[in-house]
Amino acid sequence: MDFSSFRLLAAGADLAMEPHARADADGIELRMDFAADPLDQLAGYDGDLPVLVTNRVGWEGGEADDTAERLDLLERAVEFDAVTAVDLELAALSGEGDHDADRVADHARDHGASVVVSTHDFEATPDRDAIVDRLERACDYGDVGKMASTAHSPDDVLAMLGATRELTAGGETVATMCMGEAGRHSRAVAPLYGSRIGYAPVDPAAATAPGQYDLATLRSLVDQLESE
Ligand SMILES: O=C1C[C@@](O)(C(=O)O)C[C@@H](O)[C@@H]1O
Repeated sequence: MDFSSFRLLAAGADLAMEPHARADADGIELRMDFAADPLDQLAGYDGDLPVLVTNRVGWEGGEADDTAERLDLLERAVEFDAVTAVDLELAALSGEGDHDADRVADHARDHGASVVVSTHDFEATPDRDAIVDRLERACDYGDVGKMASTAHSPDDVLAMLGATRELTAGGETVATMCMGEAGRHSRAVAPLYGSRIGYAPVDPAAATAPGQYDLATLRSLVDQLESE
């Protein structure tokens, strides 16, 4: 998946969303940890949109157990032609988890898939320098460093936007957003500061994180802001 410019992903657990996402999305994030039968879905997928697969582990806010099987599932997933990117947690790549995710990153690259290295803070937003440090580490492990934090004030969003701009100006490829109501607008604004990936559900009731806009709304907001 090409992240040289902003990509809006329809996020969810069912690839059947694809026809409903085609008009507004550049790709799909399949949250395998939410899906009942992710590999069967991928085997039967004949959609137009490329797929990024995520199998989010429990200690990073997802539903998957921290097992070798979680990573095995991701390895199988990147073998499908439609899968052109994989999400791996920075913590799992830097030895903080019970299982080393390096093998998945290597397998993804062997199959031509990009590696998005993600880190989340579901409680707060660190200061700008701490965000920069964390995203730089994430960028060292993959093609895109991604951070989603929880904002409680405009200052939190400013810290994330400032870090996004600083890293992008320095040549890094990052994706950033602030979760929660105070961070909601960052999802439309961060692309103007260099963020390369946005996530939104087709159905507003099926959000995969706090503060997401639905896909059509986020597409419209980003397009309007970028055209000004
Ligand atoms: O890591 C991310 C970002 C996200 O948490 C968000 O805030 O939009 C949504 C998740 O599905 C995705 O894997």
